[in-house]
Amino acid sequence: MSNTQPAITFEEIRALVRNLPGPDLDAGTAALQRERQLTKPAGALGRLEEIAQWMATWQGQHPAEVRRPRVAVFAGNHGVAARGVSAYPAAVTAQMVQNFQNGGAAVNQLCEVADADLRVYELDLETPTADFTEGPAMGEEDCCQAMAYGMMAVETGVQLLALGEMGIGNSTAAAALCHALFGGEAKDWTGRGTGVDDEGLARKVAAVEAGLAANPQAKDDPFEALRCFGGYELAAIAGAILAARMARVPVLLDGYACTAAAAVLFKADRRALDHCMVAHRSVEPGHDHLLAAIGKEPLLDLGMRLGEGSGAALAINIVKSACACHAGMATFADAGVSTRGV
Ligand SMILES: Cc1cc2ncn([C@H]3O[C@H](COP(=O)(O)O)[C@@H](O)[C@H]3O)c2cc1C
Ligand SMILES: O=C(O)c1cccnc1
Repeated sequence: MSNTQPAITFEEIRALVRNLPGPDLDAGTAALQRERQLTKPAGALGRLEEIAQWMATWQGQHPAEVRRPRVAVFAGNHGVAARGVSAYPAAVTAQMVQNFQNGGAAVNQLCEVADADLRVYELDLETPTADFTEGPAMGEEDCCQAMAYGMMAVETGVQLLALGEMGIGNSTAAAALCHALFGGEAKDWTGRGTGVDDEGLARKVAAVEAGLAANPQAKDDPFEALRCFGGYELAAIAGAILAARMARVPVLLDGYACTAAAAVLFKADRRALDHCMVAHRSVEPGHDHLLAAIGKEPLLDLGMRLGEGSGAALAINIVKSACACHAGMATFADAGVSTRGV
């Protein structure tokens, strides 16, 4: 991606993962205690209650605040796209970035509704990664540079970070990444992405199989898997998730490609995604397997398969609603409502 000295190395990233800040149990307990006093039958707000507690636990403050949510969309191009694995040409990545900048994409509208600050980060779109069916997609320096770039999305004041990606061919990269991280068969992780036909799907499965054969070492180490298969935008997402953890910013993950990038950190340490929720279940079939592998239940299931952070942006509304109920509702004592009889 560039010839300059990387801002971070794999060794430093591994050290960060070994020393992740844990949950703020005091803030979480304060949320639990307040939740019990709010004017509703116990548990009646379902997962909204869990979300309010999770937000306090990972922001390290009670009550949690969501006045300044950010949606960060990372864009990168993939060498493997030349193998006919997407229904759309690679030029669409840059064209969609332009569309994001002009306010014309789905994610723009969803950010508007959620009152979220949308930032789009382009990662050298002129220079795709190498075709991973022939060897590693990235060198270690480029992978680290992309992770460091992703870390920049976590700026002071951001209270919730929703992550997304744009990169034609990246559902194939995500499939190879998941296959390396979690095993199984290439076909379990490979879906139609932007809508390839049966022949396109067969080309995708073949590319994933060839990728695993060309990069056998990827199975042994999650960061090596990221370097071998991930695009720059997927590496940036992994970096953003790590930086968010350090800065006590809870994270919403989008669909398949975004969750696949996050799964690299999960494989490095099972607690690494405790500050993340998966916003929605993508139609892409590999997402279901991935959610099972990382033990996460998505917030929404709306038949979406877009990417570009759309599901994550949409779920900001849910998190805001959960926090508004938690902070704003009256307690039984304040409102003079009788507590449970039997
Ligand atoms: C117009 C358009 C807008 C998009 N927004 C997100 N994606 C999504 O599609 C891509 C992944 O699918 P595949 O692996 O099949 O290329 C990613 O860029 C993803 O974010 C889009 C795709 C298109 C065509
Ligand atoms: O789930 C996703 O993120 C996804 C699915 C299809 C195409 N692009 C993204």
